[in-house]
Amino acid sequence: MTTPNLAERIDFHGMPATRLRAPDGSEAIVLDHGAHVVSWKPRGGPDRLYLSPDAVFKEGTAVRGGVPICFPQFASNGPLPSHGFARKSKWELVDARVGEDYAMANLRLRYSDATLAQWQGKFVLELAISVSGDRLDMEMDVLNDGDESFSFTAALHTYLAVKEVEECMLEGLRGQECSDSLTKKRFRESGTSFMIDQEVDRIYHGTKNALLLREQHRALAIYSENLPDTVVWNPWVERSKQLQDLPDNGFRRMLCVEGAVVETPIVLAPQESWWGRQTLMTL
Ligand SMILES: O=P(O)(O)OC[C@H]1O[C@@H](O)[C@H](O)[C@@H](O)[C@@H]1O
Repeated sequence: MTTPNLAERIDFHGMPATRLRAPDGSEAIVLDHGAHVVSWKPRGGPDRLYLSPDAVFKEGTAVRGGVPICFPQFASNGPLPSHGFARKSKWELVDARVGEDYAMANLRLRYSDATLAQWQGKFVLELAISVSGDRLDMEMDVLNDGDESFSFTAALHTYLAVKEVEECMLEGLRGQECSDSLTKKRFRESGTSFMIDQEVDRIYHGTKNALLLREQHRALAIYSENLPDTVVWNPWVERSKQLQDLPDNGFRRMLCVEGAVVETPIVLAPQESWWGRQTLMTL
């Protein structure tokens, strides 16, 4: 395949990847492995995605940081290994382009004997990523290309880079139903802003608002379309120690705010399709 005038094929920690550079200077790097976005630098700014310095770049392994794609199962909500197989699979780069004010790539993962051995869905999963100015857009598309229905859960498991997690505030969740995966309790969020000062693993349901991640000198807006659940995750001190691919203090530099579909799985009849998008924008 050709990648006209633009997006460069690179080696990223020993893995084939595409570096997208928009004419305005914003850029992103996406691995073929997992269609994993490992870097996003808005125009003139530092990387806004966290990538663990201890991340493992190896076939069949999930990369810690960036934007893992959880499909066809979110977390351990089913029989598959945590977050499904898409993040550990090799995808195909089908398109990479630079336009007047954007750069974009499209990657595809299609069912195979290997996926059918784990899960019966005859799916075609695509990720479209686009960078432009202050903005990153990531859209997952799923098509049922078989002759039987299937259902799935999914997420864009975004690791946002923060300077100090205890000093950030996440706004926009007030009034939302929340399932706390640690306490197993369900409640309605009453705070206007959420500060992270302990392990957090929550799923907010029916998220409609844009969210705002505020830090001392900067802010990031997070929008989701067609991804009704928002997962907020930070492993904090003890859990971090159990994660071999995250340094002990790595939790201080990250906060996962994930656009997800968890509570009500998507059901696709033959030839039906679904999409979900997360957009990040620096303010
Ligand atoms: O270690 P993994 O499989 O990448 O998962 C990390 C975390 O991902 C989050 O999305 C889940 O809510 C957490 O429960 C989970 O621990």
